Amino acid sequence: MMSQVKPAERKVRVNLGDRSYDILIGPGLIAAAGREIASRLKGRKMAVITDENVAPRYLEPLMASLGRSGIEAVSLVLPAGEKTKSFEHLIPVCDAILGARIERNDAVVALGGGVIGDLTGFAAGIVRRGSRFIQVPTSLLAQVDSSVGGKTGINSPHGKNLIGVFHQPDLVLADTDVLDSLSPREFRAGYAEVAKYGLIDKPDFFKWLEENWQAVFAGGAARIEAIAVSCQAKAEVVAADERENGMRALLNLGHTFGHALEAATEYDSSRLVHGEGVAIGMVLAHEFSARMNLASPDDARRVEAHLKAVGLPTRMDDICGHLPPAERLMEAIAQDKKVKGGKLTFILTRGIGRSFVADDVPASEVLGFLKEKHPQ
Ligand SMILES: NC(=O)c1ccc[n+]([C@@H]2O[C@H](COP(=O)([O-])OP(=O)(O)OC[C@H]3O[C@@H](n4cnc5c(N)ncnc54)[C@H](O)[C@@H]3O)[C@@H](O)[C@H]2O)c1
Ligand SMILES: O=C(O)C(=O)C[C@@H](O)[C@H](O)[C@H](O)COP(=O)(O)O
Ligand SMILES: [Zn+2]
Repeated sequence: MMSQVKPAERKVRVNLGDRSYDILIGPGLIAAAGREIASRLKGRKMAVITDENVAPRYLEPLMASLGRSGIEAVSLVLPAGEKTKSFEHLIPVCDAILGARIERNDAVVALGGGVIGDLTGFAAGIVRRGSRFIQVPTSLLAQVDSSVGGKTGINSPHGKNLIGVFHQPDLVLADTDVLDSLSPREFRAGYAEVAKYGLIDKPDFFKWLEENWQAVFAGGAARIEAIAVSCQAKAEVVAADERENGMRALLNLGHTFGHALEAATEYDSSRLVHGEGVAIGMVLAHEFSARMNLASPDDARRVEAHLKAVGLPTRMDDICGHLPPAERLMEAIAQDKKVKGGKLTFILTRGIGRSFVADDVPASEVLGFLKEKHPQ
């Protein structure tokens, strides 16, 4: 049952000058979507893009809410899963937007997890060279991370998110009621990105999560608090470095390893989803930092213990099926967007909540480390 329309419990502002926007967080926001959108945007036509798991639950309530506010909307339902972030599925999204004659001042709405958000945001960024875009994130991962900050795109066989644009949303509506229908596995995957904010530069938040994670998983006030802290953390980084010229790269903690593992498993969501790759990647980043004598091995053990406690995979051995050799993982790492002049950039750490951007990390060290950690 959807909650009754009521004011959002929390509001986080992303300060980007004339492209600033609100993130509203709380129960009942799908039912209130029409009102929230109509009060901010002039356009009265929208294309809603969603996936086959989300549509049966939340598409009709969203369309009804838009209709109540005089917004005429069409919808497109795509297959669920990481493979949908592809050129193949970008085409029907662009066609749906153009076919409905959505003008620049109307809007494209992403209703779903990070896959739908990234794909739809990319389409919104390129159709008519940029259309208005609203995120209605329905997974924990999308509510705490992917719906905020304007990174949009699709995957390539060469690597994750290699094709895309920066295109900020005009509004993010994170309806926390919808998280109740998320599978436990997907909730855990999103939690990895929540823990990431603690590990980057909020040691007290990480400690709070170690003590309160059961309450976050149970729902209610602790969950809303974790989402709001995460959105606030991301909003501050994005406002300071929108296009990742510097400190935004910190949000990539665990991702260089994680993205290589996603590419290595061919974006097969049954084997590995993004948040799981990030969990394994964050443990690897802490272990690699210890190997480079930057941090204590105790910190890596603490990170792994917490992620394991919530049920996340923490080692390459936890991925089912065959993994390509370490040399192949290095090929994906060499395609990482943070590479500069052929040199690898990693997010390393001096301890819990003390992450930093390390340029010029020797590839030979990374390869040696991956060979040690590789299960085969
Ligand atoms: N743009 C960014 O800044 C950013 C940040 C982090 C991750 N990402 C990207 O986000 C993607 C991962 O996002 P994700 O974890 O949300 O995956 P996802 O979009 O595949 O959603 C996970 C699964 O949950 C289902 N689902 C979503 N909401 C549901 C709900 N309320 N009830 C029931 N089922 C629901 C989906 O159908 C899907 O099967 C990756 O492609 C990753 O690269 C992008
Ligand atoms: O917003 C960011 O910046 C991030 O790095 C957030 C990450 O969680 C996210 O997975 C992002 O898509 C990775 O960015 P990429 O540039 O490495 O593709
Ligand atoms: Zn991520």
